[in-house]
Amino acid sequence: MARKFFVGGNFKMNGTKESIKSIVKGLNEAQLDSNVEVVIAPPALYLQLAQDELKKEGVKVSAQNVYDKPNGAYTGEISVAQLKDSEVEWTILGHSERRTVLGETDEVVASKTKFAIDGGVSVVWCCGESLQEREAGNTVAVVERQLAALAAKVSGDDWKKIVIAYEPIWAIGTGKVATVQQAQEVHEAIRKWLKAKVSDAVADETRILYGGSVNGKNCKDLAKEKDIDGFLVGGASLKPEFVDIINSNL
Ligand SMILES: O=C(CO)COP(=O)(O)O
Repeated sequence: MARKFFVGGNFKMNGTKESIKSIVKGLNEAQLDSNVEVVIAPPALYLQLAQDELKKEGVKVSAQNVYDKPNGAYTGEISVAQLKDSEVEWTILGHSERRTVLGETDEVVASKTKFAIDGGVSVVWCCGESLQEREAGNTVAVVERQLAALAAKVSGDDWKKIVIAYEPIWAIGTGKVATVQQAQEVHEAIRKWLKAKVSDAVADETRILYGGSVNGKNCKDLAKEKDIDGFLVGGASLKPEFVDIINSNL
């Protein structure tokens, strides 16, 4: 089955009303490959603004995180129901910055993922190893451990609402992109794992994105690999070259 190419822009804790309006204007006016699904993830405070300004078919907004409780005394958190109420259909979950800086465990990320899906919000679920883990030869083991925690919580059609993003931590914001071969190897391992532990259909249909120092120059070669179905872009999603990344296959 042909998997639709997917490009996400993770703005992280960057942007102002003005800069986000300007990025969205750029996307509204750009010629984008119609075979690509695009989401942009501004800080929560600006989701509504981005949503209101977006006029481009095929481009949606995404949250960067969501909490796994329905409502209540959780100061600072946002619920899945609130995302739905604001017509936000996507959230990123398990980004390495949340795992490492904010202490989210594999189990917390999996629980949030299940909660989002049950509430009707699709998930860009992130995984990836640190430099130390890669150098110790543990890359695939780390990613498989993260996947196993996810698979313990989700099942069946839940997988249709998950896009996996492989983001090696050492490549995030460092300018040190994984080589095409390094990325493809891990993507292939993820697909094999899905085939062995979940199903042939999930392995075949789930999109696996690469993230980590993707830019307008390196995206084309990465996009050619058979198991790379798109990108999760940080820094470059704030710049005009985000359009070149969306159009990697043109
Ligand atoms: O973390 C990332 C996307 O979620 C990648 O960030 P950079 O593209 O800035 O390396």
